[in-house]
Amino acid sequence: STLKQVENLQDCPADCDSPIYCYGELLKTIQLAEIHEHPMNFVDKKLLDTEERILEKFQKLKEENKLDRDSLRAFVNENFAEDNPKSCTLRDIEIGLKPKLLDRVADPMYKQFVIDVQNIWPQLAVHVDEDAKDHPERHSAIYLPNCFIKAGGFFKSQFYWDGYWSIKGLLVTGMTETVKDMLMNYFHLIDLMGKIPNANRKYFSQRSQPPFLPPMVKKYMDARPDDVEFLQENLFRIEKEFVWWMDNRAVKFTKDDKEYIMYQYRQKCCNPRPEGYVVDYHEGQKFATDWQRNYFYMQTHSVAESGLDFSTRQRRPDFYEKGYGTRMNLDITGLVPVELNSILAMNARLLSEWFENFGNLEKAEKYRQISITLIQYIDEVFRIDFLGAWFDYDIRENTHRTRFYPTNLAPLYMEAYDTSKAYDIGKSAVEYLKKSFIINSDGSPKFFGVPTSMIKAPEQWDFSNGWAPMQSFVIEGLYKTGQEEAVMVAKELAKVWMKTNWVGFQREHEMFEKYDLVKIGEIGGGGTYKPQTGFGWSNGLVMVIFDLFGEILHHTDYEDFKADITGVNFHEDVRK
Ligand SMILES: OC[C@H]1O[C@H](O[C@H]2O[C@H](CO)[C@@H](O)[C@H](O)[C@H]2O)[C@H](O)[C@@H](O)[C@@H]1O
Repeated sequence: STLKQVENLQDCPADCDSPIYCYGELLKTIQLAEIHEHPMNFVDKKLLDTEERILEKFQKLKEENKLDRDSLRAFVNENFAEDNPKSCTLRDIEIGLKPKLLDRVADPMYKQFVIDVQNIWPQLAVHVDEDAKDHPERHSAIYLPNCFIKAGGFFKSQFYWDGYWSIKGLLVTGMTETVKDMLMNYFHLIDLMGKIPNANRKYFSQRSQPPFLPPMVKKYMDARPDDVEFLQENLFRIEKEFVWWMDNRAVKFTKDDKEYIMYQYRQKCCNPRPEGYVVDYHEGQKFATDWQRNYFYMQTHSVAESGLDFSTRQRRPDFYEKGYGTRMNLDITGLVPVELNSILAMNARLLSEWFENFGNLEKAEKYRQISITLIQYIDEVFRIDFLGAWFDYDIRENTHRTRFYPTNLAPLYMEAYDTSKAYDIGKSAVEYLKKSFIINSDGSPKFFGVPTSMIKAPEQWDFSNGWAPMQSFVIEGLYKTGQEEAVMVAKELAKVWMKTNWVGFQREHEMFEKYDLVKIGEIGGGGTYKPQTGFGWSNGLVMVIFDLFGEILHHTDYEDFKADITGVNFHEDVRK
């Protein structure tokens, strides 16, 4: 079966072919010496000498037995340097705010917030150093031809799925040139690598992220319907990326005697993640056999591809009933995730529409069928009607994973269901949020947004963190159904999310990558790195929410609101 092929870890490529950035003795020694605050700080550096000479010098260091931290630090300082991208002037930043948006935002304090967030974009606008174009062998950054919005904080690259929410936000204020630049960068990566990697870094060569390219292009085309040539010229690239997912991430399984082919996050790799080396290595050492260790490495890579690194969502079901386990129980390749299949169904639908517009009826029909089939499978495999949501399918245990994650409502956002039933589906989604303790019986929120899970685990994609993409799935997804109560809940969730973003910004003058949803205006925590500020997708979603609901949002909303966890049914770890 496909699962067996996945688990065959004989043919297990490194993250890239660089013996400095992706595998080998030097990488291992430097990373395990922990001379950097985070392993990403090392693999983001550039080389000051040729790869060959650096490897020779390292060999000498080894022979002289100079592998102590001070000698290694000196070695790094002599041979590597920071490789910060250059700041860049966005071509359309001067167009300023579309007055339309400011008019729509009723509250004066929030009008100022829109301006403040708009003013952050130039600080996040960067360009890869030209030297990476002339001497790619000396950089881990993959050269991109245009300016882009970096993810934020110490994430200095153009990330794949982060870019989607930045782009949505940029388009709200009419920054179509910046968006076009970013799209061209993604196209450049497709030409170079046949797919879009996690971000433009060599160590991400074998890994992607949730594939939001087609909806990014769709948003751009909605804003620039006159630029048909752009779509026409690049449609084959969008298709190529889609085919990459079909060819490389398919998984075959059986449910109720029917065979399915659906898609999962998966990167085969038998090394620690270069940018997450320390955690991966030490946890990997706890396994008894090479196979188990390699399997664990495959899981950490695959989880990073899902963008939700890390969460209890990806842990093995033998701990499922008993508790949430540890990172050692990761088993993302044993599940078929709801949101990925929904994204792909949406992407196939967009491809079909575009091919039809350009008169390629054969391909239009092909992608229409792919989309229809996937939507049918999403219903048959993931949907549990009486629970009102869709659930990841565990192909090892042949069962659903029924805990709460916002991705359980992702098909609403991607419209990956029979939209003629939008009314009932919207209604059942609201009931699901009530039963899951996300909202109260009157539809008001319990927290400052939708928590990433209801498990108080020490991971960053768990309770009590809230992330922009997850808010977007739920808020925009409910709103799209048009069902009255779903729309009302979407608005209330938008109010609390905006409020906590605003309070945090008033205090810190920063936007956060994630928020702690039980404490107003607080940054989230947990996981494997220090919480970052900046931050592309949070900025983007603020703009999107103002665009949707600007008239009804006020900085005084939920003034005395306190997240109330009394009576909340957390999925506790009973092993503790
Ligand atoms: O180094 C740890 C991980 O960092 C990234 O993941 C997190 O930040 C990304 C940028 O904002 C975001 O796209 C992702 O969803 C976050 O979990 C990186 O993408 C991972 O590959 C890496 O392991």
